[in-house]
Amino acid sequence: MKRIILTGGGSAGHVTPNIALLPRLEELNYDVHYIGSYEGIEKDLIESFGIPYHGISSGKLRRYFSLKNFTDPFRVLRGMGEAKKLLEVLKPDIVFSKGGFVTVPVVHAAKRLKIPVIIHESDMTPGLANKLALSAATKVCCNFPETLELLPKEKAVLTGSPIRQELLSGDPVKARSFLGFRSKNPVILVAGGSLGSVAINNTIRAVLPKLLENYQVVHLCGKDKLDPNLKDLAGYAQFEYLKEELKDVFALTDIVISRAGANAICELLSLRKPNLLIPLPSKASRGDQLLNARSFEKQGFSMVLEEETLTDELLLETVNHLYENRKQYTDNMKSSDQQNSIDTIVDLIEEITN
Ligand SMILES: CC(=O)N[C@H]1[C@@H](OP(=O)(O)OP(=O)(O)OC[C@H]2O[C@@H](n3ccc(=O)[nH]c3=O)[C@H](O)[C@@H]2O)O[C@H](CO)[C@@H](O)[C@@H]1O
Repeated sequence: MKRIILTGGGSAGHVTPNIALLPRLEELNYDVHYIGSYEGIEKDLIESFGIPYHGISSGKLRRYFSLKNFTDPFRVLRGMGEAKKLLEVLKPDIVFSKGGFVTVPVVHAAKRLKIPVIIHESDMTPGLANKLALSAATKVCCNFPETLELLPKEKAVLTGSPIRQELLSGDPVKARSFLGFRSKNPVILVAGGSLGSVAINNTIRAVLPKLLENYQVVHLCGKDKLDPNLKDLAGYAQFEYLKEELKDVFALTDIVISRAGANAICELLSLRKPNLLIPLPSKASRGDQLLNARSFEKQGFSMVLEEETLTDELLLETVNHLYENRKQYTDNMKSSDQQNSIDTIVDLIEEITN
């Protein structure tokens, strides 16, 4: 039996693609283990799958001042020791890394122990963790054709992003009863990225009375971002994060308002959900969501509004326009040649471990 270690964490975008690979890896009888941080979102998301989870110490890349920036180097050093020890004991045939800071010590320890490593980059330009991991990687998978040029030729493979297949088989009737939605009004799903977005939450809540005149709204608002004043509002349901219920909610959803995280938008494309993207501004990130959003807009899959120029009126107008023209967007998405990423990646894993 071949053993694989999956790693990735920090935000759900670095974990859900690993989850998407699980059914196929289990079909092929892989013994799957996971390495993540002691308390990151990955621990919570992975534990319900019954896979052995191994925690290591991890730092975090902060774009703001924090005292933790001074203690993090020690945590990273400890993480390196822990990762090496784990790999020596587990002796995996391969490591698959979805990125995020916690993966850096894991892939470097693997290289030292001559264990092959595949890393996957979801965004158009490689994130810092993956840049640091590049030299240790046997192969680097990417999601956008544009990324190929930024990677070493002999390592780069265009695979797309693995999408959890169960998302495609939700039940709208279950969602309606779970959400307590009674009217026949169309449903808008609002998702501010896996950690939520204060800017999107505030904007949506400001226009909520107007939105609820014509729509019902499911709001994924992120940890600690529920608004208790809106708890009993008819036609509005808010959640910090949805796990297994997400597929049913997607099945009931007519249109989506979302951040432009790479996995989120690839899921919307697979599900053919007309969507309005409000990308994370470049001042708060390295600007990849803007690139993601503009690429999807150009292909006719998405409408895009930028956070800096967003007003209540513009949001309402755009939502109505999107809903009225939803068929056009769905048709455009049907003609996309999004590939079967799970098979491509698992074939690569098989090729390297055989
Ligand atoms: C703030 C930030 O740095 N964002 C980055 C982060 O986003 P983030 O972690 O938000 O990642 P994505 O938007 O790519 O993916 C979010 C994932 O969480 C899932 N989900 C979300 C909410 C929920 O309630 N339930 C649920 O299952 C989505 O279905 C999706 O699979 O990683 C992405 C992939 O590298 C980047 O493109 C984003 O720029």
